Amino acid sequence: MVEMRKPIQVKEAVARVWEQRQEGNTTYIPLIESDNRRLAEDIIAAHPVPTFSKSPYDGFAIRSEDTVHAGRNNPISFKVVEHIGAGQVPQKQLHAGEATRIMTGAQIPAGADCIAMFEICQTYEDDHKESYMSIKRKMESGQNIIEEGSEVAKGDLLVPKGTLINPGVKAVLATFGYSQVKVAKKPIVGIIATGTELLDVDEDLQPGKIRNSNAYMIASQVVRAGADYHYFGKLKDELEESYQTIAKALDQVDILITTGGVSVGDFDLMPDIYERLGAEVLFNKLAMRPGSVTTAAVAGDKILYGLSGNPSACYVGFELYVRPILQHKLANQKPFLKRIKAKLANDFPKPNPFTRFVRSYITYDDGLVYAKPAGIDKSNVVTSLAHTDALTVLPGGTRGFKAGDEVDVLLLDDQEGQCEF
Ligand SMILES: Nc1nc2c(c(=O)[nH]1)N[C@H]1C(S)=C(S)[C@@H](COP(=O)(O)OP(=O)(O)OC[C@H]3O[C@@H](n4cnc5c(N)ncnc54)[C@H](O)[C@@H]3O)O[C@H]1N2
Ligand code: MOO
Ligand SMILES: [Mg+2]
Repeated sequence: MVEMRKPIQVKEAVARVWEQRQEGNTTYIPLIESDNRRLAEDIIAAHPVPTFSKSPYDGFAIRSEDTVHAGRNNPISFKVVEHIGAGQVPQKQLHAGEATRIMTGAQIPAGADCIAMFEICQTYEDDHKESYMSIKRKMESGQNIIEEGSEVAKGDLLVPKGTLINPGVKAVLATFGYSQVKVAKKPIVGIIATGTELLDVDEDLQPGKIRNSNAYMIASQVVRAGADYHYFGKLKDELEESYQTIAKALDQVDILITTGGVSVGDFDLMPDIYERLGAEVLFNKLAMRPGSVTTAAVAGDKILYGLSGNPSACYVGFELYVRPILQHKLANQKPFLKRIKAKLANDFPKPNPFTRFVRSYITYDDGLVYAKPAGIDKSNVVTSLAHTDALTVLPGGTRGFKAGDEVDVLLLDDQEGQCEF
């Protein structure tokens, strides 16, 4: 008699694997190579920004009090006592009637409290070749000065742990001298495809055979999730060899994903392999489509995922159950897929006994977000995945949906995520 499996709800399944999560490791990498990695520590300002008060303009540093009587018909003259560019430290303190010719980014000289840009100043030399400038406007104290610490105070939290490093984060890291950055170490995900029917991608088609697409798809999902993969190849549906390969692979990776062989078929070997490994099966039947046979098991401190052989089921299984665990290891504080509301772009007439995760893509029209099914909504379908960037969640127990209905959508390309499933 075929084994009867009792389906559990998706939320419960997510919670069961989530309980098995483990902290990831950290490593230091050069700043220049840190794009798309996640910070493994809070970045705290070790100094204020800017560290000295500076000029935002090319112009003259003066004392505002000297301009009190300046006016259209009353230019006030200043003797230019110093000339500094960015990087130079002013040596002269300004006294009444003195100015420093100063360039953008240069430190404000002592005594000065404002900057007059070149555009409002007149310059001239006297008979002794001494430089002067004059101004016909009254200046305010603090006008055109970037004050020390005005951007950031020492001790401020600049970027929290878990943030994905992007160009802006990199600029902050460089500003604070992080030539090496402490990032989450990429977990290594082992990938094994099972199935006697599988051909390599460079092989010609043969009767009854198909090319192995899942291994490449999963590797790409692993990369999209920010982790690394180790591909151990494909296995024929032969118990002894499969067991040996899987047992050895498990030692070399943080998480192991197999695809295929998890259902109740005569050549579905994964249930036997879990038993031989002494692995505890967390679930092997889910109230969802596709991916109802998605399996997760734990052997020692490793999670093994038995994703379905059917491509769409395999794809969805990864995103729902593997990705949050990887995100957690990667220090993402929002490890679950970002869930948004969208309008269904098409009718979806099929009733749903189980929660359905429809491969979809998002479009934006007139300020509204639409979820459009990416193609044929069948577990065995591969081609619709090429257009998928979201999963539309159609809850179980519903009788179909109409275009315009509001639905939940999980975003697959969003790197921020959210705190709960
Ligand atoms: N009697 C029952 N039969 C099936 C059930 C069930 O509950 N009772 N569940 C069905 C569902 S739902 C799914 S999904 C599949 C899951 O099958 P497996 O995970 O055991 O996967 P396989 O049998 O090995 O393969 C299924 C399908 O996928 C193709 N495949 C496998 N590997 C790959 C790969 N690497 N790349 C591309 N395609 C792959 C394979 O050729 C099969 O066509 O079971 C149903 N049956
Ligand atoms: O697991 Mo199957 O994908 O439900 O179709
Ligand atoms: Mg099968």
